[in-house]
Amino acid sequence: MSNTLPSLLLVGGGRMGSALLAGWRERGLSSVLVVDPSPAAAALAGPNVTVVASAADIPHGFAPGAVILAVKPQMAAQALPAYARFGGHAVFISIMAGKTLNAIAAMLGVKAAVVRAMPNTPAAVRQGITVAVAGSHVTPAQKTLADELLAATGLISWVESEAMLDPVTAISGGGPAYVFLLAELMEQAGLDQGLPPALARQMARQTLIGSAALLAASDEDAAALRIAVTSPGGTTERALAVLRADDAWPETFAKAIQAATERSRELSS
Ligand SMILES: NC(=O)C1=CN([C@@H]2O[C@H](COP(=O)(O)OP(=O)(O)OC[C@H]3O[C@@H](n4cnc5c(N)ncnc54)[C@H](OP(=O)(O)O)[C@@H]3O)[C@@H](O)[C@H]2O)C=CC1
Ligand SMILES: O=C(O)[C@@H]1CCC=N1
Repeated sequence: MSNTLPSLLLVGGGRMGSALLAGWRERGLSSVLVVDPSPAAAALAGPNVTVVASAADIPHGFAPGAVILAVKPQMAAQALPAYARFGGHAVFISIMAGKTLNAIAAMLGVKAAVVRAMPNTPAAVRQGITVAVAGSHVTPAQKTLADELLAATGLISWVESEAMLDPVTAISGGGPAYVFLLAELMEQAGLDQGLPPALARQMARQTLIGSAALLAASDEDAAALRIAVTSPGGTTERALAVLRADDAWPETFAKAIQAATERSRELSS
């Protein structure tokens, strides 16, 4: 990250806000002011990071180059208007699920420069992926700044169609939860088969970590890596016949993503 970045204002230092902050920190960020009323947020303070409890505590004259909106979508109407005053030169980067560019601009001023982005929690270790769309008032320089901030926590892809952000939210935004659920289910299955708890946990975790590392290091795609595990007539083939039955993972996963996509659309206004 360049060391000429303007100051940043992070509104909401919860799970995702703090993950972004950790990613920026690791990369070497410019100064960040965090607004968050939660007592837990005070722990985010450190070199170049100041935490205040409300917008009223922002020092007079503070002029952030970017305001990152990381509060719950349900808090937006209450929280956002206090930041409309920064709209003169700051780019607003919303990571709120569902909230559209128009809905955000309605809370900040119709001419506000708004980027809608969907990161995920691996941002905390700079392994995230963010998909973003820029609103019509975002200048090229503001888009470059947003790109630099979001790319500091992992991969970034920009899209032209805002409608894509709903399935993106369902797939990569929430995706880490599905992977962690798999770890939980593998651990439980190990316990059910009589394995000692510590071993069941270690196997589940390291299998996910090692598989992700193999996928990252390999030129082969996921299907080829799956086939490489699956000996004809062997044990994995039996398990996959259960998991890949039409009414099992393929149907269930498609339904789950559809449900999350619809929820993102419901949160739009
Ligand atoms: N978690 C995830 O994996 C992802 C989340 N997102 C999006 O990120 C946003 C934040 O989610 P997440 O981090 O999970 O939620 P959290 O509840 O962990 O974080 C939100 C934080 O905002 C604080 N807060 C509440 N009101 C205000 C306010 N008026 N001003 C400033 N801060 C306030 C909350 O404090 P308190 O707890 O005291 O209310 C909390 O610390 C959401 O919009 C979500 O859709 C996007 C991608 C992934
Ligand atoms: O569950 C949510 O609504 C947010 C958006 C993606 C991940 N967490």
